[in-house]
Amino acid sequence: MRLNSEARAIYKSIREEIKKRIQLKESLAYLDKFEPTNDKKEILRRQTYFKENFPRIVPELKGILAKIEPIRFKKDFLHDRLLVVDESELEKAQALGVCEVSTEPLEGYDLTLSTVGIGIDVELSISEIAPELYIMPLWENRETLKALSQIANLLGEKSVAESILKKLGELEEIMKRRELIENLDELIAEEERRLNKKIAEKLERFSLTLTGKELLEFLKELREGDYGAIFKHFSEIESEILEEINEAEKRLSERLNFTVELFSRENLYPIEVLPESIEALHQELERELKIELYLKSREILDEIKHLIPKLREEINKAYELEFLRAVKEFTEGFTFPELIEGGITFINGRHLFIKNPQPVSYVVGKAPIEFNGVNGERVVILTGANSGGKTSLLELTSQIVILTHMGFPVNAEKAWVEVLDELFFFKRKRSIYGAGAFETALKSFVRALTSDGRKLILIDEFEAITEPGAAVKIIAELLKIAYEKGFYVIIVSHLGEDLKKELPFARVDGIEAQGLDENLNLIVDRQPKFGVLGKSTPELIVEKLYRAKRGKEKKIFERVWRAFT
Ligand SMILES: Nc1ncnc2c1ncn2[C@@H]1O[C@H](COP(=O)(O)OP(=O)(O)OP(=O)(O)O)[C@@H](O)[C@H]1O
Repeated sequence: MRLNSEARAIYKSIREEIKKRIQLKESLAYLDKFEPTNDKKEILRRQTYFKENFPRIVPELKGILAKIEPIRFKKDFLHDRLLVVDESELEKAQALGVCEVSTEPLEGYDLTLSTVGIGIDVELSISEIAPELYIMPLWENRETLKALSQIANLLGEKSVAESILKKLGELEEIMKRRELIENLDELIAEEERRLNKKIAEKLERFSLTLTGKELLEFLKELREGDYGAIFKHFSEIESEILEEINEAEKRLSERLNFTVELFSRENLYPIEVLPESIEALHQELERELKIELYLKSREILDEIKHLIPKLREEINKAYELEFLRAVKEFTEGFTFPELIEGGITFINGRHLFIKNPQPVSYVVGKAPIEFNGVNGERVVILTGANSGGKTSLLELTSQIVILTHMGFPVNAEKAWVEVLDELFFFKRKRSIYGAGAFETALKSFVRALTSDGRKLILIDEFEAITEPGAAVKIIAELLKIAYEKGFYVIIVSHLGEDLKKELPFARVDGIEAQGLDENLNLIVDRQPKFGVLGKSTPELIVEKLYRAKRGKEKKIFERVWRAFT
């Protein structure tokens, strides 16, 4: 379906409204598949798609879908491992591009894998040599896996995410240790602080025990040269401190699942661990962890690898579901239009961008139901009060027509729409006047009339850019051509009376200000009256002033007002 630039702007604003509701950026691409089309079958296909899928969208899905994140399996070069292969396999192994390859063992790698028995046995495949490339993205995206499994539960379906999550559970312990190792410095520092505090307490107690009577005893022993007794005091405290050190190391060993010997037995207070010792321990632990992680990943991958294609499918389905959910949210209370021949009709249409709009019903062409004053006119002149809602009605009509051609439900209680090839919307441009604007508008109007096809042409106050007298002649002639070509036209004009004389085939509708409320404000009925020229507002303004004023002024306003009646 072709849209001129202003109709396209309305289409874009509709897209923006839907986009705003889409929580996952991967779901946005689905919107591109719903460009307005003039292919009736395609519109019907889209309608069926939405009708079939909307019932699956339950409110709980919103929060769960928001948690989905893409799981990306990226090829990476792992510098921690060496793959030793036979000369004949060298090229193939290097082509995998996941780690260093050699025909003989080399120093400096945490892991040595091999197809020739020099290290951990592997086959030449990425999943055997670098299973972590699959397992780590899955592990890091457990929230997404959980969400997928919850979605499947809500929809009464089965998800492979559940089985994958279950297997990944086996990594839990290794991952906890990995976290500990990452925080090794802090862990040791904490143990060091605790140890020093304990030792300080002991030393303090020790010095206290030497005061008073025991101090005299100690001096006596010293005098008598009883060194054995003196050393006994010291060795007691020393063994207590050594005991504390042993316990601290035991605690660390248990937490890290690795025998730790870190604290010096020579300088007992304050205890200080050398950074080099921590670094050496760190390296050793990491090396061990890498091997464990590799072996576990390989084992898990072996069991879940066949589920990964299905998982990808499920993630794509979730993106699609999010798109559907956003569309359903946007079109809450909308209805699927019926595709008919002969016109465009809607009942209680609600403008998308007006807050709490008054619903409006409208017809151009043949209406499938009875409307007073409507006789299948394809050309309609919309007249009426200033700020009555004429422009808004053209916008509303565009919104309904565009949504129909997107295959979406429309913002009305009921709608019957003919499938069109083109939609033209000529907006009044308040800011540009003069010959230039007139020429441009005239050219694009004529362009809309030249080609054939099924068209709806919406024009907002064309006369505003030229003199009313000339405007009647120009508009009348152009509308005759539109009529002859079988196009649908709604034109907003204040020249309804004059145009009607020229165009017997056209209908004139009016949006009327119904009068003044108790505060003398205009009451506007946004619903146009079919076949009735809109009462214009100036006379109501005169009436308002006549009623509001007093004395001599009132008399003058009364006289002016009577001129209308
Ligand atoms: N159906 C509606 N329900 C509630 N408010 C509406 C409706 N239609 C229009 N309005 C409000 O009325 C005001 C005027 O609307 P609009 O510009 O469409 O009127 P208009 O008849 O084209 O005016 P003008 O003759 O000055 O161009 C806008 O603020 C709009 O939000």
